[in-house]
Amino acid sequence: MDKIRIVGGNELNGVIPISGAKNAALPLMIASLLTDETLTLENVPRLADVALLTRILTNHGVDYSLNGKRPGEDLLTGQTVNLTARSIVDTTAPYDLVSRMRASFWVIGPLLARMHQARVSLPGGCAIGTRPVDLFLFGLEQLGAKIDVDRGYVIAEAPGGLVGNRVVFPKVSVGATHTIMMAATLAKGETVIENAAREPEVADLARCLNAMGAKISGAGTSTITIDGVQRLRGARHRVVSDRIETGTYAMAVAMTGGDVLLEGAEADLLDEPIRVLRQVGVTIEETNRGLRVKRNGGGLAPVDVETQPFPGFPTDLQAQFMALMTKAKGSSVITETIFENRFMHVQELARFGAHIHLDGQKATIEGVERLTGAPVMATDLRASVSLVIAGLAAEGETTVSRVYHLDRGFERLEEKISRCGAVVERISA
Ligand SMILES: CC(=O)N[C@H]1[C@@H](OP(=O)(O)OP(=O)(O)OC[C@H]2O[C@@H](n3ccc(=O)[nH]c3=O)[C@H](O)[C@@H]2O)O[C@H](CO)[C@@H](O)[C@@H]1O
Ligand SMILES: C=C(OP(=O)(O)O)C(=O)O
Repeated sequence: MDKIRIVGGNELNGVIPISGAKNAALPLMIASLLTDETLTLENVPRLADVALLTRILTNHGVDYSLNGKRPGEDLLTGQTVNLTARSIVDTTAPYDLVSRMRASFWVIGPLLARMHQARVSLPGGCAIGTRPVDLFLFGLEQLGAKIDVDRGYVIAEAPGGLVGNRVVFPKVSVGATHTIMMAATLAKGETVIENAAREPEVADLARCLNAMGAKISGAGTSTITIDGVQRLRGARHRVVSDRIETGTYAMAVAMTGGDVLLEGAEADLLDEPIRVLRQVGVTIEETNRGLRVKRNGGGLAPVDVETQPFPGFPTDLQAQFMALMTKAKGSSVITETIFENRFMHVQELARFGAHIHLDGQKATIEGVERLTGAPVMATDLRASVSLVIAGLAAEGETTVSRVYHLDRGFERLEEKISRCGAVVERISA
């Protein structure tokens, strides 16, 4: 298993190109199941999750091709992917693939909408909580599906097709919103989703579905209305930039000091993290090329944060922010409200000399003067990058093992940060 070795202490200076968002690319790729024409997606990040989803979609009958790079195009920019589901050859999504990634469960929406049946393994994904699928099943049932769960598989049928309805989610779920929105595009009549997730990736999916001929309004707000259509067509769509990658590198610069342009980053996707980072003492400027993040000397102020669905502070930046707060001048409290088991980085951050006290869903961090490098182990995707951030600011050498977690969601991380002065290398096992 690969490791990442970091020698900490260098500032970050330069340009980091921001990739397309993993959490947008995955549902967008899944949307290709809704049409027999080609969906072309630009700016798709090269990630392990994207590769795994490609295998899952291929299994359903999707043809997949990559467009070549144009001359002069930066190696770090995303790929253009063509997905064509001329016919669906298999409506089963098997355990060995779906158990490795939560988002793959979302194929249930398009399969049911187009084929009126689906058999999908219960999902896996980052071990950050129990992550049930009750809201998905509730939403699909509201659209007229009959659902059974048998030996680890969800078996869903709607022999006469799905029928639009009002779906009032008792809790906000990104994945359930994506899934019901996709399913409703081909349902008969109107669907109204209430208490929908407002994440930018939901709005991005709706933009793409509308380009494919769907009739969706309100995506990005908590009420989404979908007028079902008979068929969807092919389209071309560019994946929105990754706000979590943006926030992660902003926190890395905050931690090490320096001056970095996050090229292609979109400020309006992360108002709350930017507000928090400014309170911490980081300078963030919007430019026509992206976000410029600077910290030249000066201490880090402690700031309390509570994770919330969008537009609140994202749970996917919680671990990275905790790494940053380990060096703040004073004490801060981070409350995790989305996932019940998303503090696995705490014991690893302690290996750097961080002082963190956990009490249920609250972590109190007493900032320390210095962190020292250590061997640490990644436990999940965002936890792993929090260890990289700590390693960049720690004195001496850090090795992060189990970096396959990192490869799920960060495109060419070592290249991006080493171009800005970090001493970092991948050690292949
Ligand atoms: C691929 C992707 O986009 N992943 C993101 C997505 O995950 P994901 O879509 O899995 O997260 P959800 O928004 O569904 O989860 C939010 C909360 O709802 C709960 N829940 C969800 C579904 C359900 O049927 N029942 C239920 O109780 C979950 O356990 C969790 O406590 O949104 C999360 C919250 O912003 C992010 O951390 C993930 O990075
Ligand atoms: C939790 C995440 O991913 P997933 O939902 O695929 O497990 C994440 O992107 O931080």
